[in-house]
Order: sequence, then C-alpha cells, then structure tokens
Amino acid sequence: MILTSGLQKVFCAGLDITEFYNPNPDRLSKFWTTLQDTWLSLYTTSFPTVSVINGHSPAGGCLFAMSCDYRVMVGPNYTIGLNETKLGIVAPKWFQDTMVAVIGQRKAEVSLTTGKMYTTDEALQIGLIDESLPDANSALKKGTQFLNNFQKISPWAYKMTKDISRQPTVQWLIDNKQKDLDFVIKYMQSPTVQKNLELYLQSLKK
Ligand SMILES: CCCCCCCCCCC/C=C/C(=O)SCCNC(=O)CCNC(=O)[C@H](O)C(C)(C)COP(=O)(O)OP(=O)(O)OC[C@H]1O[C@@H](n2cnc3c(N)ncnc32)[C@H](O)[C@@H]1OP(=O)(O)O
Repeated sequence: MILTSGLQKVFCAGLDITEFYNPNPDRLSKFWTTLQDTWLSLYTTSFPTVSVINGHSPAGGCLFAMSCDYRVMVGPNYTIGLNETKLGIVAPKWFQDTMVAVIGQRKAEVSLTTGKMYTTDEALQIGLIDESLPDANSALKKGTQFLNNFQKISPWAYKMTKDISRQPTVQWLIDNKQKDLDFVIKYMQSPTVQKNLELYLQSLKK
C-alpha cells in the first residue's frame, strides 16, 4: 500500500488542531480513540506499506509517514518532523517511540525537544526518510519498486518480522489506551495548553 496525498504541497498537516482547542470532551474522546485505532492498524499492517511524502508533513503527518515500512519524500522544498513542542504541547509516548524506532534515541530526543521540521535533505541525512526524489512521479515509482521487493518474500515471514520489531511500542499503547486517552482529555483542558494552542492557531492565520 502506498500512502500519499492528492494535495499540491501538503502530505498531511497533522491532526486538526481545532479539535484540541476549546474541546468538547466526548468529541475529543472519539477523535483520540479513532487516532489510536488508526495508528495501531497502520503500524501493524500484514502487508508492506510505503509513504510517498509529496508535501509538508508536520506532527501527525510525520507520525503516519513514520508508521509505514519505507519513506520516499519529494524534495527539496518540503518539511517533515514532530513539531509538537513548537505548538507548546507534548508528543505522546507512542509518537516518540515511533520516531525512536526510525532514527534512534539520541536523534529523536533532539528532534522532539526542539520540534524541528527537517527539509527533505536533512530528513534523509538523519534517516527520517529513506529516499529523496525530485518529483512526485519518480517518488511514486520508487515507492512501487520498494513494494515489488516483497513479491519474493513470504507474507508470513514479513508479518512475523515486523511484529517482533514493532511489538513493544504497539503493546504499550494496547495496554495503556484508556490511560493515554484520559491523559489527553485532562491535558487539553489545561489553561496553559489552551493558551499555547490559541497562539499557534493565530500564527497560522494569514
Ligand atoms: C506526558 C505526555 C503528554 C501527552 C499529551 C498528549 C497531547 C496531545 C498531543 C497532540 C499531538 C498533536 C499532533 C498534531 O498533529 S498537531 C498539528 C501540527 N500541525 C502543524 O503544526 C501544521 C500547521 N500548518 C502548517 O504548517 C501549514 O498550514 C502547512 C505547511 C501544513 C500548509 O501550508 P499552507 O500555506 O498551504 O496552508 P495554510 O497555512 O494556508 O493553512 C490553511 C488553513 O489551514 C489551517 N491549518 C493548517 N494546519 C492545520 C492543522 N493541523 N489544524 C488545524 N488547522 C490547520 C490554517 O490555520 C489555515 O486556516 P485559515 O484558512 O482559516 O487561515
């Protein structure tokens, strides 16, 4: 499966920040549970996945890209990263662990604490993406070539290998789903968090 965007310059703008601003707890609960379930499904697919990152990919967008098996990004003008600290919020543990699995503990810590958005070249250098291509068509071709590798791999061997590799992060969320949800609902009601989100939303307006 190839995960890509039909938009011109945005792969995924991340989660809808307006869902966090002045949230209705019931709605936020459904929103967050859907996100947890979507991520669990994507991270544990029984088939190979590639993200063809054909535009900017902040926060939740970066999470979805990192959750695929391989990342091909169009360069040089787009950016990718977990920028939550720039919004004055914290990336949850499972977001962080997904990044650690891709780029390693040290690089992830620097990336997460600074909320850095990496250009395509920078992302390639730190291993956040696997390949950089100059346009969307060649990126799609590369992504397809990667998937073709699996024609010669046993689906069972593929799935078992991926499960072993991703199990700790997946199991943590399965075991802590309700705790994670309760924390997000409480966290989003904090006046400080709300102020940070208000300022960030204002900064996005043109
Ligand atoms: C101890 C443990 C604690 C754990 C607690 C957990 C806490 C919860 C964690 C929450 C995790 C959050 C994850 C996220 O994904 S947050 C979202 C992060 N996304 C961004 O920062 C993206 C911001 N947007 C941009 O940078 C640009 O819009 C972008 C580069 C994507 C595109 O640029 P472009 O110029 O094309 O688009 P515009 O800027 O014109 O945007 C158009 C309008 O869309 C609005 N917008 C953009 N992104 C978002 C978004 N993610 N959510 C809501 N709205 C968004 C933007 O304001 C424009 O609006 P108007 O048309 O009204 O002006």
